[in-house]
Amino acid sequence: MVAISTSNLRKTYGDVTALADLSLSIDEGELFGALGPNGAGKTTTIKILTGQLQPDSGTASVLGHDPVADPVETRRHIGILPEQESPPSFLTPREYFDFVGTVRAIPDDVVDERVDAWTERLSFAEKLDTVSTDLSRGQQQKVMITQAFLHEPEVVFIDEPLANLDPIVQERVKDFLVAYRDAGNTIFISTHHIEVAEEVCSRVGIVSGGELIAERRPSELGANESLLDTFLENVGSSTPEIEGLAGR
Ligand SMILES: Nc1ncnc2c1ncn2[C@@H]1O[C@H](COP(=O)(O)OP(=O)(O)OP(=O)(O)O)[C@@H](O)[C@H]1O
Repeated sequence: MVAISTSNLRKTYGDVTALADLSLSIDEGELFGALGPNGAGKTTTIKILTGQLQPDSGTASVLGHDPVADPVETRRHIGILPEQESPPSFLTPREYFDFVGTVRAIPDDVVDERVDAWTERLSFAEKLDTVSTDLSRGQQQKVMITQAFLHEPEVVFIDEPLANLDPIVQERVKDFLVAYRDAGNTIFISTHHIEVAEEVCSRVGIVSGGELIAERRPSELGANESLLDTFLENVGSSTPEIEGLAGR
C-alpha cells in the first residue's frame, strides 16, 4: 500500500522555482532517501508533506491524509525531525518530552519507558535535566530524534538524521532506522550523505531542479557500481580546478 505520494507538486518563492513538477510514490515499509544538490527542493518537499507549507499546485497524500487540506490531522499520524531544529532552549529534555507526550496523547508511564530506551540508545541520560540551551549540537539532535519517534508513528520524515552525531551514535541511529523500517513503518529521509543512503535506504530518489529525476534501489547496485556514480551521472560531476596552491 502507498504511504506517501505527491503528484505534480509545484512551489515557487517569488521568482525562485523550488519545486517544478515533483511526483513520487513511497510504499508502506520503505526507507526512502531523497538525495540532491543544494537547493534541489528536498526540504520544500518535506515541508509540504508534513503540512508546514502550501504548494502552488499539485497534490500530496500521507497515510491517506491530505497534508495540504488537512495539515493538523496529517501531523497526528507522523513524526517530524526538520533540518537544523533544536528543542526549546528554556526546557530540559525531560520537560520537552513530557510536553511532546501531552501533545501526542501518550500515557505518562509510556513516555517514561520510551525516554529511558532512547536515552540509553543515544547515550544522553545524564543530560535529561539540563536546560537545552546548555546542550551541545549533537545532544540537541539526540533530543530531536527522540521526539520524532516518541509516539511511534507509522511514518517519519527526517532531514539529515545523523547531523552532528558522533560515529558511535550514528551507527546506533542507522541500526534503529533499519529496524523501524523492518517493523513495517515508513521513513523518508533527506540527506547529503550518499554512503549512508546506500547503507540504510531501500530506495533512493534523486531530486534536482525541483523534480524527481532518477530512482535507484541500493540493493540492486552491481558489484562495480555505487550510489555516488548514479548521483554524479544524473546531477553532474565536473569539479572546478583548484589553482594557485602549487609549489607551497
Ligand atoms: N522561504 C524561502 N524563500 C525564498 N526561497 C526559498 C525559501 N525556501 C527555500 N527557497 C529556495 O527554494 C529552493 C529549494 O530549497 P530547499 O530548501 O527545498 O532545497 P534543498 O534541496 O533542501 O537544499 P539543501 O540541500 O541545500 O538543504 C532553493 O533555491 C531555495 O533558495
